Amino acid sequence: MLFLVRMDVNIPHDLPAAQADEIKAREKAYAQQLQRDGRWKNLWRVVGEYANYSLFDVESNDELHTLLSQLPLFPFMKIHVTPLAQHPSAIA
Ligand SMILES: O=C(O)C[C@H]1C=CC(=O)O1
Repeated sequence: MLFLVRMDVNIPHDLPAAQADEIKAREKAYAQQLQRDGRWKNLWRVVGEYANYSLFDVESNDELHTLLSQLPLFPFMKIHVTPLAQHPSAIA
């Protein structure tokens, strides 16, 4: 099942920089692990924003929820999920 996910990150200004850096490092490692195993298929930065659009390929809504809620930045994100279906005019 394919899902388009937008993540907007908002780290509080009063979070110590070292703590923010540690969370971002764990986030990067987790994101790259999921990209390597094929579930996080694409990851794009939104120009000019601390946000991304991502394409996930997972087995279920529950799997996606588990995966997203384990993101180290999850407490600091607004996440919007769009489930995708086949378009009848698509050739690929
Ligand atoms: O930077 C972001 O968009 C947030 C998050 C998503 C992947 C990652 O490494 O950090």
